[in-house]
Amino acid sequence: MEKQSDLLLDIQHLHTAYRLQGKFYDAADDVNLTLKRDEILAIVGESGCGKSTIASSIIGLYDHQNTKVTGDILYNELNLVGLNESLFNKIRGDKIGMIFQDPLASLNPLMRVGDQVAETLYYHTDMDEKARKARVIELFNQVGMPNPEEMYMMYPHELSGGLRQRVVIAMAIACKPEIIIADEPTTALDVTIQAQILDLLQDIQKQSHSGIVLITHDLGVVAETADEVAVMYAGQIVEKSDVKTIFEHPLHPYTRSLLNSMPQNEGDSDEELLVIHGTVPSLKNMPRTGDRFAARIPWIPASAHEENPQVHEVEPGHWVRCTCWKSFHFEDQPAPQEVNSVSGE
Ligand SMILES: Nc1ncnc2c1ncn2[C@@H]1O[C@H](COP(=O)(O)OP(=O)(O)OP(=O)(O)O)[C@@H](O)[C@H]1O
Repeated sequence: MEKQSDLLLDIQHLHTAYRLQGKFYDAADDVNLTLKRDEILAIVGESGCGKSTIASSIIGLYDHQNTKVTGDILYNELNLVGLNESLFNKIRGDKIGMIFQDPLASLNPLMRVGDQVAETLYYHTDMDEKARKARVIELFNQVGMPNPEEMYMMYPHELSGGLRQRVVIAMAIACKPEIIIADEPTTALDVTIQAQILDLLQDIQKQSHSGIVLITHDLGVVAETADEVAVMYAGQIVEKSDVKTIFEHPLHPYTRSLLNSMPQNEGDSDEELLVIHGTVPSLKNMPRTGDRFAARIPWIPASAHEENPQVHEVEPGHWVRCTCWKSFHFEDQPAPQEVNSVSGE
């Protein structure tokens, strides 16, 4: 049986709404997710699906005047929804580390990078100055920075993008957090550096037994790194399973379309990739009934979609929204006989 303490985050019925011209619109709509220790949970979807909204809801970094967060985000016994700011400040950076897409934006340009990591230790530990500096050097070693003592004295602009992201990662793991939220951590980096940073994140996760929420639009990153995957479309989780199942038995039309739009073989320029026509609806234009992806697969009859799509567990641990997957086919393929079970697909 799963030990209680293995569950790091339990997100239940999360709604995050932004105020637009005086009205609130859900950017995260009834999101249910869990993160366990020793697990990398990827949240994947196109731009505008609501991935970063989930990240900012977890870490409590949003404009409280114009954002309404409801539901539960349980970290151990503590509900992070509505948590007061002083308590959040203690948890953020200590129990929950954060890595964002643009390392330059995460770092203070006027401060030596070593001092920036040491500052996190100053706020969250009782280490003295000497101990903090020693810990920063140790962290720089851990994240694979060459000549850590020299690096300590550098300013962000003196480092490459990859080294800057290593500094941000050192800062995120400085206090040995149980949870790391990484929002598109490799998107701003060259492909070769991307792979190194993903390897580093995996190493950190294994060494520290933390849980990582990895937000990405890139299924290649998901395949390389994730244990569990939540596919997000238009504010909702449309499919959730372990990574093998998502890649081998994807069911929701959106997951299947995303996978078919991903290059399978590197360097194969003749390969025909699917283009998913249309765009993610804006918050104000979100369909109120039917599957939200329906407009982008117009050859599937409306009757195939549930009026109010529910999440179904089609096999243990594999969740899919709506039953339209049973009659889904790509436009240039014949319609399948409706299938009733995953194995029959
Ligand atoms: N502060 C905000 N105020 C109003 N609308 C917002 C705000 N932040 C995000 N949105 C809207 O909420 C929706 C989800 O945005 P979000 O940034 O969470 O998506 P995403 O999947 O992370 O995309 P990206 O990778 O481009 O950031 C989008 O329609 C976006 O325009």
